[in-house]
Amino acid sequence: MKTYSNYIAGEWKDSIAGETREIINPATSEVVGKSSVSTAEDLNRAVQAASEAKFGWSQLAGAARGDYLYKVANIIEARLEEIAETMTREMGKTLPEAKGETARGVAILRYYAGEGMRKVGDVIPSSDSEALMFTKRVPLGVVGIITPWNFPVAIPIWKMAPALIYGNTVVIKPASETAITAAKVIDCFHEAGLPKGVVNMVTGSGSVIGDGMVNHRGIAGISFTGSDVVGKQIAMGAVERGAKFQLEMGGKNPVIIAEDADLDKAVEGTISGAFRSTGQKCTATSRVLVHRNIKQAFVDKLLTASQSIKIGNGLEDGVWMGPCSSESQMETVLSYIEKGKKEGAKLLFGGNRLRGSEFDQGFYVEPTIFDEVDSKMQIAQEEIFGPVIAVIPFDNLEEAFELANDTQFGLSASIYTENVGAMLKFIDRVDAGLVRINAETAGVELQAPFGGMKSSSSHSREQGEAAIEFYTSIKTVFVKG
Ligand SMILES: NC(=O)C1=CN([C@@H]2O[C@H](COP(=O)(O)OP(=O)(O)OC[C@H]3O[C@@H](n4cnc5c(N)ncnc54)[C@H](OP(=O)(O)O)[C@@H]3O)[C@@H](O)[C@H]2O)C=CC1
Ligand SMILES: CCCCCC(=O)O
Repeated sequence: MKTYSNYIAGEWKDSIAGETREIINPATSEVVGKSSVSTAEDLNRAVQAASEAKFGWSQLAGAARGDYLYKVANIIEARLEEIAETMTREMGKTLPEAKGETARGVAILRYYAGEGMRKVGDVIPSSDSEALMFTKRVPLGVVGIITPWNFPVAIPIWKMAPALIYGNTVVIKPASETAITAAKVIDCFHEAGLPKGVVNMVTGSGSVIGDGMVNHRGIAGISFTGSDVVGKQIAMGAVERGAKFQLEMGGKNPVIIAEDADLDKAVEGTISGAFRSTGQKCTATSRVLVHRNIKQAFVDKLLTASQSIKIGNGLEDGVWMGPCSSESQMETVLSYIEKGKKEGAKLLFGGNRLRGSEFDQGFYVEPTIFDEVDSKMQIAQEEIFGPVIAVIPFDNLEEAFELANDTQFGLSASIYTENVGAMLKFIDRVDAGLVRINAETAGVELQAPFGGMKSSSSHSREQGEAAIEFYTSIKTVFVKG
């Protein structure tokens, strides 16, 4: 059984305490491998290595840093099958989705490699005619990255790539559940030959290593994706010591099915948005707002489509939806299903843990659809992070927009309609960072800004050109002869 250790100053090193934890395959309960459970001293050594490397790395030309990222991209591309299979074994995502995510990581690296040759400042005319005034961007220094288990390749890379290209060095703490996938990605950085200490990984619990990063004075900025509960803790810790922080958190994303919607498109988008990755995306669809006049027709089609979803081990051909990522995540989802029943929502489809010879060893939950949900119910307000839909009827678009915004979150929102006026009103009225028309709520493109409003985000944006704002500071320079 292989133990995957920390990566510090260009070397793989076991945790000082020598403690490890087993990582379980949620489809079969088999042990995938072991990862290091690190201590604060392991973290100190990683931050020390990153601190020692930061000046040299920041002095390289952006193009030179970009060349390293191109190399990493090529190595990950060559190891795509291995990395994707590890992802499926660790957190249950189907292999085709895992391959797609890993390919997305490759594309993100290539996008930011190119950013190393783009402008990073402006010349601004001074009111003093003899002066030169311009801006330049400088790296933060050592950046701490804390990532979740649901996109264990794409999210680490969409944080690391901009951090690195803009001259920062990195200490990353991946989710404990997907530490092996993270180790394989970091091994690709190792193979690419980045200078020692530029990239470091410390695996271990969020409460020890994650919290330690937030409070570590050697870390200038923290970029986090995960639950809003943890995100708030990170924000308070960062504010306490004046560190920069960036949070991308949960969602309770609505799709509006307008009276004139193309129902087949709407059903396809709802199924994909709600049940792909077993509903474990911050952008997943969890609230389905349907015009009362077409609700029955829509729900009938939705139920028919849900019946054809093939559930199983994500490594097997033809499986469309895998297990929940862990036993505890499955228990969370099942507890919300019980809450929905107790709150009086009408269970139309699913609602059970899947049992039988092919399911008993895994953490499988049926795609679940509740109807007659009130917007104030817990299943309509709280992020479940599983394959659970809440169907809520409305009588007019004004009511639909109100319902769409009736949530603490504001990450993604969709509408299915053929009416341009309704589209334009939706774009203006919905409080969400991602607004999608006749498309599912999930689906983030690497070249565009990504992030939410309200409790979904700390209101910065990741990806695309937007990422530069977090990973650099602007200097306004004034020069006189
Ligand atoms: N918006 C999104 O993309 C995501 C949202 N979620 C939400 O979060 C819930 C739990 O999932 P989970 O992955 O556990 O999300 P968490 O927020 O618990 O964990 C995300 C990351 O933060 C770390 N962490 C945990 N506690 C702390 C802390 N006190 N200080 C610093 N870092 C910490 C975790 O470490 P460790 O691995 O050791 O726990 C992990 O690396 C899900 O049910 C879902 O609601 C989850 C994933 C992604
Ligand atoms: C952190 C959530 C990432 C969402 C990726 C997607 O919707 O494609």
